[in-house]
Amino acid sequence: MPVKLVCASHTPMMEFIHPPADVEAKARQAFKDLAADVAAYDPEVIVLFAPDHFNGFFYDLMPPFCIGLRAACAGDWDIGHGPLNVPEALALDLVQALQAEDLDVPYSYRMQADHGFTQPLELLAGSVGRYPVIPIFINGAARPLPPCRRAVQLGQAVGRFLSQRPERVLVIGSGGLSHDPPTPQFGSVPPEIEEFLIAGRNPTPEARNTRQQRVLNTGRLLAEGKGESLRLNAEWDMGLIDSFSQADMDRFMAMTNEEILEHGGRGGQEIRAWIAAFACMQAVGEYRTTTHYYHPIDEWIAGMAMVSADSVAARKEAQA
Ligand SMILES: O=C(O)/C=C/c1cccc(O)c1O
Ligand SMILES: [Fe+2]
Repeated sequence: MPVKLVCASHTPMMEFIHPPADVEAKARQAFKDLAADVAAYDPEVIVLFAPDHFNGFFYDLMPPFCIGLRAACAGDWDIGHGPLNVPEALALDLVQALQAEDLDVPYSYRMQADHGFTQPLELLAGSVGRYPVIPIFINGAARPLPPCRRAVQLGQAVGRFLSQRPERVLVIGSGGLSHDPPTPQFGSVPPEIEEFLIAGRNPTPEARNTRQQRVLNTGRLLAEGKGESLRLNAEWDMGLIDSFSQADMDRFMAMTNEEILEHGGRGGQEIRAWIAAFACMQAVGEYRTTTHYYHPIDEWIAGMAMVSADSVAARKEAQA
């Protein structure tokens, strides 16, 4: 059972605001090249670890993780429409395999997948419905957040499950390295925003647009060196990529929310999706990474990175 990994930052701002043309062209080309790799690999199933941004998951019942047994696009930023192609029986088997390991992972028959899921599917897989996909939500926005070590443990358990399966699997981790978008924080916002954070599903187009304009404005200000967002942190980001390349799970087992916030900003907490994806890959076996792209892109509020990994065993087989 071959397993390949791609981890990539997401930024739903790509169609709305533009960095310098050469920067944008290189980022888009890197996504295209990776999409060609994915098409050549032709996965039989994708396991996608991704965060949500108060589009599908709210404080009325906020799980640390959630496996989608059925899922559809949340519709935010107009990325993706309709259902994801979830292999329901396989996703259910995964839930039960995790339960057998004493991991009480929540699951949903009506998961709303926001741009954390839909953008990598569109950019890397061609469309949200192109391949069967098991979406696994990892809370990276709603405090209190699950400790990073729980993301390691979840990822490893998913990897052990995949090791027993015959399918050709692509594992995707979706999320930013350093970035600090204006995601509201419960406890420091007015009551009406708290109410949105508790139960803001299916907003009106006007409410969605207002929210998106706020994010876009943050990107504009960041690019002008203004605003209150934490600056993108290339040094932190490169250090993370290095740790993933060395399969240094000890670092991620010990990583704290405070450390991430200080160096990577509010959005940096999304690193849990990469952590789970790499832990999954590590549980399958030894791997080698390739860094396809890194650039801190202010306009997109993204320490924008794309990294893939292939198992050493699969590489040897391919060379034989
Ligand atoms: O729509 C949002 O709330 C967040 C958007 C965003 C912008 C930039 C990088 C990201 O990872 C985001 O989720
Ligand atoms: Fe995000």
